[in-house]
Amino acid sequence: MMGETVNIHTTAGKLADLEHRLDEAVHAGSERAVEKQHARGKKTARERIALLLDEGSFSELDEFARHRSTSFGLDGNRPYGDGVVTGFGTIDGRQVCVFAQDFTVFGGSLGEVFGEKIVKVMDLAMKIGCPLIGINDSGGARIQEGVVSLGLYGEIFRRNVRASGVIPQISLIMGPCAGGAVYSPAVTDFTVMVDESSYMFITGPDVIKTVTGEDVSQEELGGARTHNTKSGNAHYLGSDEEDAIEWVKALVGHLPQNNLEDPPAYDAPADLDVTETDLALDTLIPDSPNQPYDMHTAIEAVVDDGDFLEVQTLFAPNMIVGFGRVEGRPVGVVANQPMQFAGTLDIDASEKAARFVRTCDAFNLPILTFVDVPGFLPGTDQEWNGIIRRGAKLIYAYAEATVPMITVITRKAYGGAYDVMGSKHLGADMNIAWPTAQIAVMGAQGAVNILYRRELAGTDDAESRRQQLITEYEDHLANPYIAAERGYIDAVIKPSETRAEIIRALRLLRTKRDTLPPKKHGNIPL
Ligand SMILES: CCCC(=O)SCCNC(=O)CCNC(=O)[C@H](O)C(C)(C)COP(=O)(O)OP(=O)(O)OC[C@H]1O[C@@H](n2cnc3c(N)ncnc32)[C@H](O)[C@@H]1OP(=O)(O)O
Repeated sequence: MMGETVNIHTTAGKLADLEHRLDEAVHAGSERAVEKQHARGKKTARERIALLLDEGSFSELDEFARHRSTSFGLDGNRPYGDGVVTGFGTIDGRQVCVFAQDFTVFGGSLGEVFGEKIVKVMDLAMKIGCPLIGINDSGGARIQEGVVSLGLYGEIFRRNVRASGVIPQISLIMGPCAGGAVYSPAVTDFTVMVDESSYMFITGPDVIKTVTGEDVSQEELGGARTHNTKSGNAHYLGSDEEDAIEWVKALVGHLPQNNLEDPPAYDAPADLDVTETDLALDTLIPDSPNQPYDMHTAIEAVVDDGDFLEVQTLFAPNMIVGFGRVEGRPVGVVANQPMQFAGTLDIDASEKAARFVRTCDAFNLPILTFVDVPGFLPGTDQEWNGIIRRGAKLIYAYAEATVPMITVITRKAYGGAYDVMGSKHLGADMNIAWPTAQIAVMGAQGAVNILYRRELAGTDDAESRRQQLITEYEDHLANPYIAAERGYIDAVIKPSETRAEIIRALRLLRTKRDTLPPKKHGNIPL
């Protein structure tokens, strides 16, 4: 219709022509495809970007880019945008770059031009130093474009790796993400999935059935819940798309624009007087060492307004990681959770914490560590699956971190796990213990059984002698004072003083300077 009424040899006509083209670009996906998308509880690429960014802040790039392929009849269908919307805008006034794959156009499949658009916006994010948020909803490599699609995926992976530790990279999975395509999100810092409408896997249920005979549904194999609970590939389970996007916005609010900047802070000087919430910590630790308590209570007493943005809540719950603010400045928190497996360190907990410590270190966030750890989880499963190699990642992460690090030992800090969990020996700056801390090679029970096995075996009243020895051990070794005598612990404080002590330490450490010896890169046990 436009062609009939508009004369493109006039300025007014050229403007109308532009309007027409823009409209075509915005409606690149067919009505049927958009309806199908909505019927599945999914939004379109543009709707998602509109939710993510500040209203009116989005500037689109390459809206008129389209593929050049002639294979399999593609030349008869050349929609503007080529199935991906890219550009930049702001979240809470801070610049971000974004791409959103559009499932309503070629199933969001990635061809040459689609890939080039993503590469271009990635390069832009790197050049200016701002977070990159990728919204994934795609049938993967565009089959008609063959190896060219694979080449572009490779270009994206390389850029993901080069950008790692330079700009925050966040992936939202809001539909299919299968095959090699999963490796871009996997390299990014955070992956957020939506319950029951997103999935990720290398090979799908049909291939698995053919190769291994296993029967597994798409959801069970690679749905959001699976990756949030079992594999640890995802960092947040969005109940729906809005929830997932809100979480990403909150996350961005804790991260700097890039590795050379500080995280976004606002001025909120704290009152150091002891509050009711502080006082509650004085009764947090049960008298019995075997009784659990919720470490969230300690964390929430320290972070501003008790606001704690937990990451990977459902994966390895024996380890808590997440973000908060202290005096308006973002911090990362790592903590054992005595409510889950008594807070033991296992493979999943170690890797979860190690990754998080490295994320904080890369992006200049001080790390607060809360320790109540009875040791490593015993078992053949752990040993054969590599707790030695994989647990070592946590040591590595702490030992190479140069950001301010403050560690609070609330109760148990036994054996190697004492060393691992942000000890002074690995480089923490300020190590604090509560009087309830038990810093020792192991718990009293285990120690007495080993040290006095022979004596106890030859004693008539073994049980009362065992109790006597346990009490002696607890009195002499299971406390924070031996470590404090040596300066491994800088201060033993009442739990109610924790918030004030951490605030003072963070103020002190604002000017901390620490560097690693020059090297190409370390060799973290992967
Ligand atoms: C390094 C990366 C390597 C890789 O990506 S390997 C993975 C290659 N991709 C695949 O094997 C997945 C192929 N697609 C599918 O299995 C399904 O389309 C998928 C993703 C499960 C979605 O299923 P449905 O929701 O039922 O949607 P649908 O099949 O009707 O697809 C919607 C429209 O999108 C098209 N499409 C989907 N995946 C495509 C692709 N890879 N290349 C080209 N076109 C693709 C599909 O043909 C359909 O088009 P139309 O609407 O019928 O015109």
